[in-house]
Amino acid sequence: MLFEQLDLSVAAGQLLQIAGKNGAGKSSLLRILAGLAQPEQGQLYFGTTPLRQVMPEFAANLCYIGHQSGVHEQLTARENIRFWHAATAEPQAIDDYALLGQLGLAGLEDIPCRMLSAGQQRRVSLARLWFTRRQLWILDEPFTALDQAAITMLQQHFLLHLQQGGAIVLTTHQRLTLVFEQLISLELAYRW
Ligand SMILES: Nc1ncnc2c1ncn2[C@@H]1O[C@H](COP(=O)(O)OP(=O)(O)OP(=O)(O)O)[C@@H](O)[C@H]1O
Repeated sequence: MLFEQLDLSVAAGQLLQIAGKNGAGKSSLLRILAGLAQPEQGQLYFGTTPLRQVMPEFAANLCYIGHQSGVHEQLTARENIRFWHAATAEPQAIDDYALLGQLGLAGLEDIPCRMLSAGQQRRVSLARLWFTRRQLWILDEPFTALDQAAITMLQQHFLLHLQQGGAIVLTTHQRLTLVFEQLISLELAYRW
């Protein structure tokens, strides 16, 4: 048993931060919240409807980034971004060079991602947060491998998303350094 009797909700404008030791069950809980795994017991709702009844609508509103970056290493940063953009049918056109420049990847747009550092690959992975219109972001350790400047930039982007009516669920081993007014903190106990 990783956790039991969890009763929580995340509304527009709120950030839910899940903390806990290695193995406490953070990623498992995120996968359940994203609809990728089933809890042994309990029910998830999207709005007032059980999640399993509205899975397509939920999936269309969800941007899930797991703790592996999801970057295809043989593709370039631009190719990865274009793939996600097409695969998620984002309505908004993107200027991929401008976006990658904003993320500190100018000059690295057209080389295979296997030649990028871990932090640079993480920046490529997170680039989709800059063009997605999806409201609910579920992010497993998004700060991993990022330097302090990138961590701050990402948190600023979180604030913008929350101000625009988005919601975020994330795990992190780090303290958030910016002020999130609608922050919900959940600490999972390690049970072994
Ligand atoms: N697919 C799986 N099958 C069986 N057990 C699993 C599976 N995935 C995770 N576990 C177990 O569930 C527990 C919680 O794992 P989980 O990845 O959710 O932890 P976590 O809190 O995210 O850890 P970390 O901080 O190290 O990322 C661990 O003991 C792990 O061995």
